[in-house]
Amino acid sequence: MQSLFQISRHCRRVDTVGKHLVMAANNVVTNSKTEPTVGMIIIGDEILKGQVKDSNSHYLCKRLYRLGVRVKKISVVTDDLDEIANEVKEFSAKYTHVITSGGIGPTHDDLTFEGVARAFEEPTYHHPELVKLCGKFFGTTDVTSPKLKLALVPKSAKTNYGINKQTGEQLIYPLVSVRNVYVFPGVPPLLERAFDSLDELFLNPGTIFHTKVVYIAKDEVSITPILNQVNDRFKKDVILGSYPDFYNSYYKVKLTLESQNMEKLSEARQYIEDHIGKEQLVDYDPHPLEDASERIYRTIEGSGTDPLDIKIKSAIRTIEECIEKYKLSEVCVGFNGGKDCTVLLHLCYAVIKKKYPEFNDKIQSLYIRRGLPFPELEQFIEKGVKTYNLDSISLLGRIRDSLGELKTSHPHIKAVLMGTRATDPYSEHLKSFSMTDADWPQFMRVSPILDWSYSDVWTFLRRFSLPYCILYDRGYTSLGSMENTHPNPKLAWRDEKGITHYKPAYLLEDWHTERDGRN
Ligand SMILES: Cc1cc2nc3c(=O)[nH]c(=O)nc-3n(C[C@H](O)[C@H](O)[C@H](O)COP(=O)(O)OP(=O)(O)OC[C@H]3O[C@@H](n4cnc5c(N)ncnc54)[C@H](O)[C@@H]3O)c2cc1C
Ligand SMILES: NC(=O)C1=CN([C@@H]2O[C@H](COP(=O)(O)OP(=O)(O)OC[C@H]3O[C@@H](n4cnc5c(N)ncnc54)[C@H](O)[C@@H]3O)[C@@H](O)[C@H]2O)C=CC1
Ligand SMILES: [Co+2]
Ligand SMILES: [K+]
Ligand SMILES: [Mg+2]
Repeated sequence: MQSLFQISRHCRRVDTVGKHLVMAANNVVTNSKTEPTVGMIIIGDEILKGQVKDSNSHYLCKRLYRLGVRVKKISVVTDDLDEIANEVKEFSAKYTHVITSGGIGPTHDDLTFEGVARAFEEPTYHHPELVKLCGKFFGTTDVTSPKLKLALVPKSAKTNYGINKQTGEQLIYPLVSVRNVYVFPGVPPLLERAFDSLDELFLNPGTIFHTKVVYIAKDEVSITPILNQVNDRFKKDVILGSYPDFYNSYYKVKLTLESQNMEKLSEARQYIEDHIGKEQLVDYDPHPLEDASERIYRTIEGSGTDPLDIKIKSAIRTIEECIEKYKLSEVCVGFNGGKDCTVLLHLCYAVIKKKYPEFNDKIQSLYIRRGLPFPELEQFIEKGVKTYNLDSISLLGRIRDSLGELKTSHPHIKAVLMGTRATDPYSEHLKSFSMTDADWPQFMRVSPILDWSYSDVWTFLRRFSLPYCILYDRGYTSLGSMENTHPNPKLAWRDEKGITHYKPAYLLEDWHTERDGRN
């Protein structure tokens, strides 16, 4: 693994960077491997008062991780001279690189340069290069003007000119560093641009952190003994992270394995599978929308005989026919948070992405709010609107009246895609395309999944790791309003203390009892 010293040879680009790295290397705390480490100091009262959410440390940690540099500590300090000086002094001795964010502006509360100077017990002075730049930006080089505060930096400060990776040209404003302390502005876009233009300062070639993620269906407590064994056995090479998630419908624990040594990583992964049990490993896709179209169309390309693939194919055809017949602006998706329209929405998303790849407008959705909806259901509708970037139309009251309102508020809408299934009440006679009844406001009802069974819906949702309303994991199998819906008795079971629990909806055996939880 090259030391920081050797890296400097590679970045010939701006000799100050090269020189700088040599300097930084000289400061490297001679720990065994001179593995670069970073201590981050986020400076700003506004952060500690909760007025501004610190996004800088998150950005920097993500980027540094990708550069193979380990961030050891983040601290947030107030705009106070001593706080800054003490933290900088301590971090500079402890880590090979220190990054500060914030407090380098012109205002009275921007104290970072003074703080750094105090940390290293050196004076500040107006750096000639920065004075010249202030002259350019603010039209004055008069050092008594408050604007020249930007140029008032510690005596031994270095200026590092980054390169804009897109355009290849050098940035006008330099990043100021003092010994191994890199002083960034707090304004996120400025910090991010400065970092991206100089990330070779932190580069740690030959070190890539390989990661594997394993999703486990069992709860964390029950697998802890095995995790301890894995850790004891592999900790020299592999860092094991365990992250329980109490609200995910697919897994209970997300394990991350991280190592610079690929075979150790695979060995640890195999060990987990062998000791926790293959059936406990969940095939989960954390980003089901990312390649939704390709994945859905791939399932229907093959002449698969899988009955659900055939139903997916016919649902896709119906949606394609709908958006051929109608313009997208004339169509909306009836999305009331139920399991059926969750399937429908994903299918519509996949088809629209496929047919209109450049479409980045919003798909229209309709939610008619009636009775006493479960809060969890409405939260899920919210989440769906965000996830699928929907233009949601919310109406209140009886469906028929609301559809009348829709006629006036959105006269261009002619068709509503619905997740109706033939087993829904009064739906056995419906076709994929059927106008609303004569005494209803006239819309074309498009029902792509009419012929799907209860289990088709669940198989589809779980095959594509689609989020769904959390109530379905608590024994509800069909969702109406609160006063007439309760968990399905067919899913009830008692534990040894006689307490009743409910299995999740996808485990319901007898689908005809789907609406048993509704009176
Ligand atoms: C657009 C539309 C047109 C209708 N036309 C008629 C009609 O002509 N004649 C008639 O007798 N009944 C009509 N209905 C009422 C329908 O038959 C059901 O009674 C009602 O949709 C509730 O069905 P469900 O309880 O099975 O719920 P679901 O199974 O959830 O309803 C099936 C699908 O309808 C859509 N949907 C249902 N309720 C809502 C809602 N509140 N907001 C948004 N979308 C929703 C969803 O896409 C859902 O997947 C219509 C309903 C809708 C939404
Ligand atoms: N272009 C550049 O690189 C430089 C610009 N400046 C000038 O100085 C001023 C900014 O100096 P700063 O050090 O940024 O002042 P600052 O510390 O007061 O931060 C300015 C604002 O950035 C936001 N911010 C700060 N820390 C944050 C964090 N951790 N996460 C998310 N948001 C955060 C807050 O809204 C804060 O009010 C600007 O006027 C800028 O033009 C100064 C030096 C360098
Ligand atoms: Co400020
Ligand atoms: K994906
Ligand atoms: Mg500040």
